[in-house]
Amino acid sequence: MISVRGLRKHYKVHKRPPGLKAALRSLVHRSYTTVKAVDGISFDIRPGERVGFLGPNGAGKTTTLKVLSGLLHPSDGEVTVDGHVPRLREEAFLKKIMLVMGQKQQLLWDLPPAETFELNRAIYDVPRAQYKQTMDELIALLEIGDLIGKPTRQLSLGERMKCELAAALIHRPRVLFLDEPTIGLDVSMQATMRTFIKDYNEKYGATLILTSHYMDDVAALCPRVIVIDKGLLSYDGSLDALVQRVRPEKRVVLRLSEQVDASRLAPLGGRVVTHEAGTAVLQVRQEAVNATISRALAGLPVTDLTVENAPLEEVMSELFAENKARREAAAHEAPAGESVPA
Ligand SMILES: Nc1ncnc2c1ncn2[C@@H]1O[C@H](COP(=O)(O)OP(=O)(O)OP(=O)(O)O)[C@@H](O)[C@H]1O
Repeated sequence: MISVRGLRKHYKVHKRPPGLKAALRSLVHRSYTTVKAVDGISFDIRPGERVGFLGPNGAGKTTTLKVLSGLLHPSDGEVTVDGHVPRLREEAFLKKIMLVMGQKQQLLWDLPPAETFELNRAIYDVPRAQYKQTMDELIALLEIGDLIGKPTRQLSLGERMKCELAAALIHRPRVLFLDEPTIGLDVSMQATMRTFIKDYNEKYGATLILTSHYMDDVAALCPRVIVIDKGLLSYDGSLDALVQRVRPEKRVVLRLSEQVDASRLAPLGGRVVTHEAGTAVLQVRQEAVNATISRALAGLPVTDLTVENAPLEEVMSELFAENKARREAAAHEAPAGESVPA
């Protein structure tokens, strides 16, 4: 469905020197620098897949999504989406895809969302009967019946995002690029959006690429993740396998009927991550989990016990730290004058 080969997107940016004199001089002699936002990434995505596109700030995620949706021309490489070359922006392509950006809105500010929906129906040439069926479905699922007649500017962020998503789906796109769709939403609204996105994917078999800094979104929606860092691919595979690779240790969470002295946790094995208010969290090697549990049950007033993976936030920041250390080591080893990958 989506094929990306050797994608590069480099931006040429004007270098603005500090100081008034230098700034004035630069008006005549402009110097430029190249930002390698995306620097040669390749991946394939099958129809109906839900893929998390992850990376630290400035990794190149939004740039890639903009190239995939045809808003930006690549500097190099080949990209196809359902057989279309995105940069050509063919009508058939535009009818198949949608880019939803949590930070930008397509709803018209002074008009009610209902009017934007109607406008999108006309733009995408959606047959009336299909439009009515889709609208009825979206209104019921997103519970926006009371909202769509109010001017958009009067809606809360969460209400607006639900309407944004509805506006994006009127033409039932088969490929959805979601760039931080839950940003700024409270936890219950985030959960509503996640459930809705997953239902849409399952019902219509839509292919979905999602970027988010909220790891709950990723855990709930994306069996597969692609991680990019400084414009380079750092991981492509299952989320579970990534967690296993970066943080194979487990978390044993013990709830205790009374607070116990820290010295009683030491013999359980592993590392104490937190110990407060009757709850102790231990980080334990996978093969030692059973022994730790047996010792805890035998020696402590345990009322409840769970075994969990490390939080995804920790897994990701560890992966980014590994990447950074590798880049720094490579820069250190490279002889002077030799360029090092970003
Ligand atoms: N129009 C532009 N001109 C110059 N540089 C740009 C432009 N757009 C993005 N960049 C740079 O390209 C790099 C990648 O940006 P991009 O927005 O793709 O990152 P991102 O992974 O989406 O980050 P975030 O998680 O912060 O949204 C950054 O260094 C950014 O400053």
